[in-house]
Amino acid sequence: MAEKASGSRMAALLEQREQLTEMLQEKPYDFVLYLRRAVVYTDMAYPDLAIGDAYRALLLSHELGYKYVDYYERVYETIRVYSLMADFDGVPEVLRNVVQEQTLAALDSELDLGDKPQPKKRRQPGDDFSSDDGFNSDIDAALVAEDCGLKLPVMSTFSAVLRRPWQGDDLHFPLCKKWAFIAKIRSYQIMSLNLLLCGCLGSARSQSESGLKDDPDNRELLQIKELIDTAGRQRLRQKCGNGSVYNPASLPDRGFVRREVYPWNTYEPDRCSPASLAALNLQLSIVAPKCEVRVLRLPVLATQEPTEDVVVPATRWQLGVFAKEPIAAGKLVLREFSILTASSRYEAAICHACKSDISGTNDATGVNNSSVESRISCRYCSAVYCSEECHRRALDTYHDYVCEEDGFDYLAKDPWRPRDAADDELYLLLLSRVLAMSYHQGRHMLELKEVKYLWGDFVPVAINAQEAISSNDLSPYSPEVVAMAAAGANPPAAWSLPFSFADSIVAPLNFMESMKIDMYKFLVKKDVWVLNTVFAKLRGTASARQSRQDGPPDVAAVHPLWSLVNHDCDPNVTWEWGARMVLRAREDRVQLAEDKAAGVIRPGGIAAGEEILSHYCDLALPVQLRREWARGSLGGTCMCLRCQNEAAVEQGDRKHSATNKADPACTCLCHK
Ligand SMILES: C[S@@+](CC[C@H](N)C(=O)[O-])C[C@H]1O[C@@H](n2cnc3c(N)ncnc32)[C@H](O)[C@@H]1O
Repeated sequence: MAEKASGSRMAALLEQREQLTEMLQEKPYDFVLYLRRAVVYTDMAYPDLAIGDAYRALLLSHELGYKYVDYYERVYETIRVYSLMADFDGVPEVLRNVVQEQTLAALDSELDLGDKPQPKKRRQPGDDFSSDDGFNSDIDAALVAEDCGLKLPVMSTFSAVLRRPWQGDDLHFPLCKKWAFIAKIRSYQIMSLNLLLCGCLGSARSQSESGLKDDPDNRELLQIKELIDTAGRQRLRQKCGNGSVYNPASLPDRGFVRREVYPWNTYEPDRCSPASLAALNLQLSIVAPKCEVRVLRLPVLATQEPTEDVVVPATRWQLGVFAKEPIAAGKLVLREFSILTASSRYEAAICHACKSDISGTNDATGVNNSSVESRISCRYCSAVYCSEECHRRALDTYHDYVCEEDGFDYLAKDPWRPRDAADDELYLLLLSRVLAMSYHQGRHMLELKEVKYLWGDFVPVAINAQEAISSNDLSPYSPEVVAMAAAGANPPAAWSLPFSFADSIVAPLNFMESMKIDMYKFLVKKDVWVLNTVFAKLRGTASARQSRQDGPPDVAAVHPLWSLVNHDCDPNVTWEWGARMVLRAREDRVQLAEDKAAGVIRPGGIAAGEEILSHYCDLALPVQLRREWARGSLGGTCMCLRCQNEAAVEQGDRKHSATNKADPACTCLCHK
């Protein structure tokens, strides 16, 4: 019964989300609509999406404060419609009971709004409005009224008013400013609460403080701030034990959100369908003519170390690459170029497109990209390419929108970013390339061929939803939120996509601004959920390179076809990534312990029908370290045969792998 109720509640929320999204397509500068959708997202337990909407509402509400900024007129034109409706008590619900009375009273007197916030003249049927302000657009009054849920007593008069031209500031401007102020406080409330729910305590606290500067006694903001401090103290106790001194300035700021195919995502293909396989095999036939993509079952890897109690893990359908014909030892298996690349280096000694080194050193893959003569510089910006081919590909696929925007590449590069967050910087830079490609090519980000079929390691919606914070009552008093704060604001364990306010919300908008994209219009269809989906795919497939021996990785790329190759600690290919990703059949296989004992060297080469297996970690490491290293890319503990055997030996329990009973239907790596 309860399940049924929650199902219909979710269906209703999905419906509301759908309607609001459609309305936003008509009116992308309407902060009231963003706030309404943020509330719906909060209630659906998608805190990151709520933050994205509330942040845009905040930015738009700021626009009304500064007359000469980019979107001022468009925001005013939209919000003015609501203020016209104040005549009919049409205060948007999402802006009611937000700000403390004394703050509102001060604001009213500052804006000269008097006791009752309304335009000075109340319209009546039959009034002559010729001297009154009107409205400059052909907005359909009926549509506006419907959006706002208004019953208009004088519909025809109202329509006439809307259609009148207006010149500059008018009677409604103070009221619009007042609503912008309320929207700002509402945005801070929604952002701080939802940042808390994602586990981003630092940003949550600073947003609540920003709101409190404008409305110092705001009850909701004070409560949220208290919850953040409760969570902060709890986290500190967990990490450093009792007695540590709580310092809000050093609150953690990286959280987790859902990693899923959102219920409304119609872009995600069925990767295992015949149509997807045909599309992928067509692409693969060019870069790896001796191979094909097939569907196989792989184990869902547990994050915890396997123990005696670990039963055979559940499996799921995934993709892998297989040899169609024998490939001799040392021979080429795959050679793939990628334009989806990123570099956090500041120097120009790297190709802007493929990220190969053009400093004059030799390339391990045999491509002569270091030749000074072959380098090409963009005539209008500082980009340098290793070859005419790379230059042409850049012009064809992404360059226009970042050209002359030398600041663009620097937006995600933060010299003060901690070393252990180097990966985040690279993922952000990869996302910026996806944005540039999408805009340049006029294609949805999720439909780019480099993105569409990528593995995203998505968790079924039902698993995320089960653990979600259900809140009929959106106030911070909701018992779920309080309990979560008391537990240190750790998002549910199933939520595995790293999230931060700076990287997931602010930085992508900065990219768009730098590319001179109208972020409001652009984001209506390519919203935060799209950015999250791209992030999940990038995190599931990108490979990174270190430029200096001791440095963190500073170059990354997604090679969409190479990324279909699965991992094994006893791989049958070697890989090199210079200008291209190159896989070759191994000359000889890794010497396992038993090979060493028997003095055997197993020859390389791949048989027809054999799966191509690469490695995501340093093969020379002992099993525990290998598992540790590969955990991020595998999503759990590696269960390949080599790992299982070596772990069993390490535990002095050689029986482990033998007693691990295989599912006869399973063709996964652990049961070979
Ligand atoms: C880069 S993708 C490899 C291709 C992927 N199977 C696909 O369908 O596109 C990496 C993901 O494949 C899966 N994977 C790769 N090697 C695996 C292995 N040895 N055992 C289990 N899963 C593996 C993991 O889910 C991992 O997160």
